[in-house]
Amino acid sequence: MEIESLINQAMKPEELQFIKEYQNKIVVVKYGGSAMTDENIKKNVVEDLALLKKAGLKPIVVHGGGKEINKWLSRLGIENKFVNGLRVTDEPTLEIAEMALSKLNKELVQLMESFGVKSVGISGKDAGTIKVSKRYSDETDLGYVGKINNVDNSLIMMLLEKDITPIICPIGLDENYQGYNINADEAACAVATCVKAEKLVFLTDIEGVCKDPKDSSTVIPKLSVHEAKQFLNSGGAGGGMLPKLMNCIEAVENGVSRVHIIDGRVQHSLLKEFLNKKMGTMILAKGNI
Ligand SMILES: Nc1ncnc2c1ncn2[C@@H]1O[C@H](COP(=O)(O)OP(=O)(O)O)[C@@H](O)[C@H]1O
Ligand SMILES: CC(=O)N[C@@H](CCC(=O)OP(=O)(O)O)C(=O)O
Repeated sequence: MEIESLINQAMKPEELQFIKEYQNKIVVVKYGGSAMTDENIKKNVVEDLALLKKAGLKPIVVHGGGKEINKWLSRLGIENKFVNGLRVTDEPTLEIAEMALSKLNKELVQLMESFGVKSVGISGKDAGTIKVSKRYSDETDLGYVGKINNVDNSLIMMLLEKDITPIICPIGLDENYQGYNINADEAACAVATCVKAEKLVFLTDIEGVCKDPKDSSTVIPKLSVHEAKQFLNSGGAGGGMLPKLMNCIEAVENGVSRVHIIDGRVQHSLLKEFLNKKMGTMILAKGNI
């Protein structure tokens, strides 16, 4: 069935046969900032999310916004500095990051509402959803970068029960109620683990995990946790793929059985993934291969 006809049938969820396997199941979608820079792509992704909801799934969105934060920091003449894919976050950077992420958060809510899906945008601060402590690194003081200690899923579950889609941005609080910047991949994995998600999908700006990120034909369709660790140890992943893959491994090890990294720039890639069209890279526990 053509994706277009699925979209035309958006108001008839019973006809979305392919997705039935996931009906009433919680799925977490991490929407990365790298696939958020184009307004048409953004609209397309949110349309897919709305369709999944209308098809009877319970999506939770955790979003990033690294590129948007970069843009605002550059405008203000503040340097963008990353260590192993994590942003060095001093006080002014935290302020800008929270502003940029909150703006994106409400834009996603607005789009979801425009597709007829009730949604609520929160950060990890709301109802103490994401609790962190300062993340230490051997190389540099990362500043206000949080390491997630706990996800309290009560607000998320309450929203799902009320048929409302939670849209979460990666800012959390420590035990002294200080705000922290969190890598969005880490937030997505922690949320997926905590709500026992059926599936976790990362939407990014590359075809999947690639042997050579400059050559899309080198995308690796499947990685066991063991292979993913080997790939990381061999230095195969850089930039934002480094924390993404590390967090995917952790999510699989913590019981999320299906984790996918797919290209959010491809029209309806999210929907296609749920239609079993074998997109991007799948990370599996060894036993599942
Ligand atoms: N081996 C690799 N495979 C795929 N992407 C890689 C790899 N190594 C580095 N990358 C980089 O990681 C980027 C994706 O991470 P990131 O920009 O943080 O995305 P997002 O904003 O979606 O989290 C890709 O655009 C690519 O440049
Ligand atoms: C600590 C840290 O690095 N936080 C990230 C939060 C946003 C994010 O992760 O966005 P993407 O998913 O688009 O990369 C940052 O400041 O860029």
